[in-house]
Amino acid sequence: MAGEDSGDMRRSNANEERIFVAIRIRPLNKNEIARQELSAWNCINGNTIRLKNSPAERSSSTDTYTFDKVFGDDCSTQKVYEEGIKEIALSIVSGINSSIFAYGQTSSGKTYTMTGITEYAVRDIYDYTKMHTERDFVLKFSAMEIYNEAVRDLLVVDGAPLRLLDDPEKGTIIEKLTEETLTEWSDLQKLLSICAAERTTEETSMNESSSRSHQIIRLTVESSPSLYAGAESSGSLVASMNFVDLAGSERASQALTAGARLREGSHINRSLLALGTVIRKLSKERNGHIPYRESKLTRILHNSLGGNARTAIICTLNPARSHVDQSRNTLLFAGCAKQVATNAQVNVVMTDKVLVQQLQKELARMENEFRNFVANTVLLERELLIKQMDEEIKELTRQRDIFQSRVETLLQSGKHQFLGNDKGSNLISLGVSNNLHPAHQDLNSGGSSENPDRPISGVVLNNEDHVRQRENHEPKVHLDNNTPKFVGSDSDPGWDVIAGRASAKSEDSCTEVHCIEIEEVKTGGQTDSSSIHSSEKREGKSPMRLVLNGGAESSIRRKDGKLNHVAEDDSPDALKQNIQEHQRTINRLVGLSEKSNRSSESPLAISRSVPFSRSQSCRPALAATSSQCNKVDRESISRAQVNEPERKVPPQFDNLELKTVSPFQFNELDRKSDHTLEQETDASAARVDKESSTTSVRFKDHRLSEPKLRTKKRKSPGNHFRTRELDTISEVESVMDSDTEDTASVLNFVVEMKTRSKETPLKKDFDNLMVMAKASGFTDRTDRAKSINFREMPNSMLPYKFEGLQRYIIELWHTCHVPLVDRSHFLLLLKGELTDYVYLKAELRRLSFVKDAFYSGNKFLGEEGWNISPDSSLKAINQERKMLSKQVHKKFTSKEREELYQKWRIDVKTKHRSIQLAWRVWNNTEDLYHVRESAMLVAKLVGPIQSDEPTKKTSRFSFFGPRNSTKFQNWKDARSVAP
Ligand SMILES: Nc1ncnc2c1ncn2[C@@H]1O[C@H](COP(=O)(O)OP(=O)(O)OP(=O)(O)O)[C@@H](O)[C@H]1O
Repeated sequence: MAGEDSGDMRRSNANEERIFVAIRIRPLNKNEIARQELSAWNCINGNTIRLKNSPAERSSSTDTYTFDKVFGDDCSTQKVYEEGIKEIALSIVSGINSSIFAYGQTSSGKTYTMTGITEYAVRDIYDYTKMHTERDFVLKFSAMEIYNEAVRDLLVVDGAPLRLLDDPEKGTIIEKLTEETLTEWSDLQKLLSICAAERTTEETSMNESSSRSHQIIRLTVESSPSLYAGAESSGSLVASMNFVDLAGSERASQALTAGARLREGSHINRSLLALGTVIRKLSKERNGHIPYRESKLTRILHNSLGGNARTAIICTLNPARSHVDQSRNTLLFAGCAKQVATNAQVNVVMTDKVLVQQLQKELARMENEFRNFVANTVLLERELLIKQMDEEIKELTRQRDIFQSRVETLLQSGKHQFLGNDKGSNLISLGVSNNLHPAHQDLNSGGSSENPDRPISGVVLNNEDHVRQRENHEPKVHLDNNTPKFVGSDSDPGWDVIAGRASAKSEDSCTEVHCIEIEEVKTGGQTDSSSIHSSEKREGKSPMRLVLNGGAESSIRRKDGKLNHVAEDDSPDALKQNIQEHQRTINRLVGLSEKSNRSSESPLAISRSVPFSRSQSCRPALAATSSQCNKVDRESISRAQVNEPERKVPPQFDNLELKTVSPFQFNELDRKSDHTLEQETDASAARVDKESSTTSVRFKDHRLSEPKLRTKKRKSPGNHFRTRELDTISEVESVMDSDTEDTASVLNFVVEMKTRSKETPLKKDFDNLMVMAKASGFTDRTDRAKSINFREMPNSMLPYKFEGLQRYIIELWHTCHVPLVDRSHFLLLLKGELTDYVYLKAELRRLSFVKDAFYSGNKFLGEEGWNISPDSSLKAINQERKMLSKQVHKKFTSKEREELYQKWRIDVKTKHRSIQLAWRVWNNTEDLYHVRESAMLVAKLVGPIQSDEPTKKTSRFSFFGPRNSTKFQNWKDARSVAP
C-alpha cells in the first residue's frame, strides 16, 4: 500500500507540498461496548495502522496502512492538533492558505475532532496575533454548510442559499457570506455554538445528532504592518483557513431509497463522489482536467485541493469490526489524498499606499537601468565611431604612404628637374610625360640651356634651397626681368591636397597625366612684361611651353631637348618639399588663371581667349576633385593676397600668351557662354592657321593627338551639352524644314532629353519615349542634326521668321479657341532668345495639328479645346480607321484587308501611345523648364512620325502634322507666307 513517505518528505519542492493525511481512531463508545464490539485496528506505530486479523484472515497482510500520522483511540484531540495540524494551521498568519479536512463515516468522530482542532487553531492564531504587535491582525470568522448542493450561511438564521461567484484572482467566492470579526477569544465559542445549532443534523437512535451536511468554517486572517511598529512596509497578508467537517462518507450508500432522503443522499454522494474524483485525479495526473466544478464542495475547496493552500486531512475511523468495510473505504480515500500535492503561496495584498511605494521603487529602478543603458549605448556608439575613425585614418595613412612612395620612386628616377634661379620668382615645376609633344620639345629647345644667363621665360622656382642645390650641379637657368612672377602662398596645404587626390584617384594619377600645356607664340624675341594681349601674341615672342603635370615626371625640356634635372635631393623632406613646391606653383597658376578670368583688364584675361580641351580620361578625376581643390586653392590664394601684399606684383610676361587652365578652373570655364567659346574657338583656329605656333593652354590627354583633341572638343558630351540649345535649334530646324525621314534626330533628341531628365519626375516618361521611339521603327542613323552647325542658321532671317510665326500662332489660337490662360502660359516660355524660335514653331505645329485633326470646316471636333487628349486622339484614330476601312475594302481581298488592318492597327496603336505619352508629359509639366522640354518633345514627335507613314497621305487628316492642311502644306509654305 502506498504511503511510505514520512512527513518530512511531503514537500517535493520549495512550494509544492503533499496533503498531510492523518488517521484517527476513536474509542468504542458505550453502546458499542455494550454490543461487545471489538476494535478491529491496531496502531503499530505513529504512522501505521493494521487491521486485526481474525483467525480466518490471519495470513492476510493487505490491511496495513501507513500515513503521515496515525492516532490511536487513546490520543487526545490536542495531540492530534499539536502533532499534525498546528504547523499547517498557523501558516495562516504568514499569509498562506490552509485547510483541515475531516473525512470519515458517520459517527466516526469528525465533528468531535474538527471542533477541537478549530478551537486549538483559533486560539493559537489569536495568541499569535497578540504576541506579534509589529503587525496589525484582523481575524474574521465565517461558516457555511453545503446541504443538497446548496450553500447556506450558518451565521444567518434560516438564511437563503448563497451563490457562488468566480473571481479571476480569488477563485470561487461565496456571495454575501457573513464574516464576523473575532476580537476576543470567547467570540469563537459563541460562533461555533451558532454553527452547531444551525447545521443540518438528524437525531440518531442513540439520541445523538448526526451531521447531514458538509460544514466549512472559514477563518480569515489579514495582517498588515503596524503603524506604530515602524516596520518597513511590505504589504498586507491575507490568508484563509478552512475547517471542513464533511458529511458521513457512507451516507450515500446507506441512504434511504425514496423521497427526500434519496435526494439528500444523492446530493451528499454527489459532493463526496466529486471530492473523491478530484482527489483521485490529483493523485494521479495533476496536469489533466480536474472536475472541480462537479460540485459546490469541490468548487469552494478548489484551492485546498491541489491549489494555493496547505492541506491536512484527518480520516476518522470507527474502530468497531462491524464497520471495517467503511473504514477500509476511508483508508483508501486517505491513501489517494496522500498523493495529492498543493502549491501554497504567500498572499500579499497591496494597499494603495504600498502600491504607490512599490511603483515608485520600480520606477526608480527602471530609470536607473535606462540611464545605464543610455550611457552604455552612447559609450558604445562613441567607441564604434572612434573605431571607424581609426580605420579611416589607417586607410588614409596607407594611401598617403603609397602615394608618397610612388612620388619618391618617381623622383628618385632622376628625371625631375627644377629650373630657374631668380630669387623671388616662381617657376612652374612640372611633370612632363614621356609622351611630350614634339612641338613642346621644339619650344623648349629654345630655353636657357644654351645661354645660362638667359632664363626660360615664365619658368620660375620659388624654392631658394632647391635653386642653390641646383646651381651646384646643373647649368643655371635664369629668369629674366620679363619672367612672369606668380603670387602664391607658402603655407598652403599642397602636400595634403596632393596626397588626397592621389589616394582618391591614384590609378588615374599614375597612368594618365593631367597636365596643362602652356604654349607660347614662338617668336624668338623678347618677352613683354607689361601684359599679354591677343594682339601682342602675334608680335612673335620667345617660345615657351610650360607643362603642369601631376604625373610621372618633373622636368623641363630645354631647347636642346635635354632635360634639366634639378633637386636631386632624395631625402623624404626634400621630396615632400618638392611636392609642396609643385602644389604651390599649381596654386599660383590657378590664382593667376582665376584672376585673369575675373578681370577683363588683367593681362591674364587672355586665358579666356585660348582654346582648350580636356582629356576625357581626366574628366572623372577632375570632376571628383575640382570642387575640393577649388576651395583649397582659393583659400591659399586669398591668404597669399592678404599676407603677402608685397608680392602682388602683376605678372610680367615676355610677350607671352600664357593660358593657364588648371583642373580647378573648369567649373568656371564651363560657365562661359557657348557663343563666346565658339568665337574663341574660331579665332583661335584662325590664329593657328595663320601663325606657325600658338600659345595655348589646355588640358591634354597624352594618349590623344592634338588634332584629335580638337575634334573631340565639339563632340565630347560636355561640350555637346553646353551647346545643346544651339544644336537643338539646328536639329529642329533641320527636321522642320525638311520632309526627309530624319528619325535619328528624334532618337538622339529623346536620348538627350532622357539624360537631362535623370533627376526629374519625367525620367520615366522619357524612358518610355525611348521605348516608343524604337518601337516606331526609328533607327540609329546618322545624326544629321549634330552635323549641322548653328552658323548655318541665317540669323538675318530670324526676325521675319519670328513675326510670321507669331502671326500664324495668334491666328490659330483664335481658330482653335485656345484659352487666354494657355496663351499666356505659352508666352511665358519665351525668353527673348534665339531658342524661342523653336517653341514658336513647335506651338505652330501643334496648333496646326489640332486644327487639322479636330477642326473641319466650321465644326470643331475636339472636345477639350485645343488640348490634345488621349480621348480625342482615340476618336480621331477611330475615324481614320473607318475611312481607311472603306478605302481598302474596295481594293483588297478580305485576307489582304485583314493583314493591312493588323499592320495598320499596330501602327496606330503605337502612335496613339506616343500621343498619350507626349500629352502626359506636356500636362504633367510643373515648371517652365519642363514645359520647354515638352514643347520641344512634342515638336519632335509630330514631325518625323508623319513622314514615316506614307499610307496616311490620302487620309483626310493626319495625326502628326499639317501635311493635309489646306492652309499649310508644309513648313516651307507656312514660312513663305511670313513677311
Ligand atoms: N476521539 C473520541 N473520543 C471520545 N469520544 C469520541 C471521539 N470521537 C468521537 N467521539 C464521540 O463519538 C460520537 C460521534 O462523534 P461525532 O459526532 O463527532 O461523529 P461524526 O463523524 O461527526 O458523525 P456525523 O458524521 O454523523 O456527524 C460523539 O458522541 C463523540 O463524542
